[in-house]
Amino acid sequence: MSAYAVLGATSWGVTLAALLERAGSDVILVVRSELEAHAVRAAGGLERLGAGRVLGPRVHVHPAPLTPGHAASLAGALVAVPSHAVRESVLASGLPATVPVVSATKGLDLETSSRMTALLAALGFDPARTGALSGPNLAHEIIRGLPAAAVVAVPDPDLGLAWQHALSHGAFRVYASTDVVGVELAGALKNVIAIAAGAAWGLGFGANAVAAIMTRGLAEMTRLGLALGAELATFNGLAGVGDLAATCFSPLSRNRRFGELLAAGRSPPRPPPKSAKRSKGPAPRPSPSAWPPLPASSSPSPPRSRPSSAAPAPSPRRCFASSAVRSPAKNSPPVMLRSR
Ligand SMILES: NC(=O)C1=CN([C@@H]2O[C@H](COP(=O)(O)OP(=O)(O)OC[C@H]3O[C@@H](n4cnc5c(N)ncnc54)[C@H](OP(=O)(O)O)[C@@H]3O)[C@@H](O)[C@H]2O)C=CC1
Ligand SMILES: O=C(CO)COP(=O)(O)O
Repeated sequence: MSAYAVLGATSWGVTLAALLERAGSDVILVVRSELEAHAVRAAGGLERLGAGRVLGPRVHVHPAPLTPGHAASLAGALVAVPSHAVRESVLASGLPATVPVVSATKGLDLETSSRMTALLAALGFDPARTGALSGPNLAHEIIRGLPAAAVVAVPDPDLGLAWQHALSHGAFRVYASTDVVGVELAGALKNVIAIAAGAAWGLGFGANAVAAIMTRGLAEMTRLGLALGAELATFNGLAGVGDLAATCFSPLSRNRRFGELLAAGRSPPRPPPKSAKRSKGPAPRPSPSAWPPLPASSSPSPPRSRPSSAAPAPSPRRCFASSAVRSPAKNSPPVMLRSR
């Protein structure tokens, strides 16, 4: 019987494995080690999802690499690891390049700035059978069965239909598209806007400012997407404005939280010093999820006291506001702010 592989025991990977199983498929959840496999099996999922046992008997948790038997039985594979780990995880997985693969990762390759499907193509996967899944999809909500919708984009429409059927279940509705570039770029670019929105929330700017950031951000994302070959409709849909809204407004979004913490004057955790001994593979990256949780109120921290002789430092609130709405320099020509 054919099965689907999911790469990564991440929040999204475990959620996708659960969705595929609920929709009637066998699933092989490919994890990094036997230790990780043991932990996921014991928890029936991921502790940090906080949803209890979500994986049933048809999800087989397996450390990489896949066995030849597993690899031969696959109808498709979903990649759900952070973008910096995609290359390494796919190579370690033993996934045959003949398998249709869909990237559920939202981000670009750190080294090459490539989209994830371009990275997969460089690893030998057939671009015609390689796609992207995106949309307003906070894993913590979906794993609890709350209603949500996503888009799966694959160049081959029949394959898109197959993915749509494989993933749709209950209150999770999947739409099909062929705009791989747009779906993928929208999912990566909205993270940048969500960080800015988080900063605005953290500085107490209110919903008007966040709506302005989202609207102007969407216009910018769209222009970049169109220049790179994406379709306009994608940015007006679930993968574009839909995901942007979920990420900028939901307190569950790590990107939004990253912005809130920046506004509170916090710095991202630093990677370990180069001299520190580490196992092979790329250096670990500080990510928003590595930051400590926000206090109950996400208001900015009070100004630190300074020696009275020093000039007062501009507050983050002031700097952010002035760079966001800076008026043109005196001698520069007037700027036409067109309505969008
Ligand atoms: N969470 C969500 O709601 C959604 C996430 N996504 C996307 O899914 C991808 C994964 O995000 P998310 O599920 O939130 O991740 P999580 O924050 O839940 O997990 C990331 C962490 O998982 C661990 N990890 C487990 N397996 C792997 C692996 N194979 N390679 C590298 N790290 C691994 C790493 O931590 P350690 O090394 O410490 O164990 C890593 O820092 C991202 O691209 C994200 O944009 C897309 C839609 C929704
Ligand atoms: O992509 C997401 C929701 O659609 C998850 O957002 P974060 O990565 O900001 O948590």
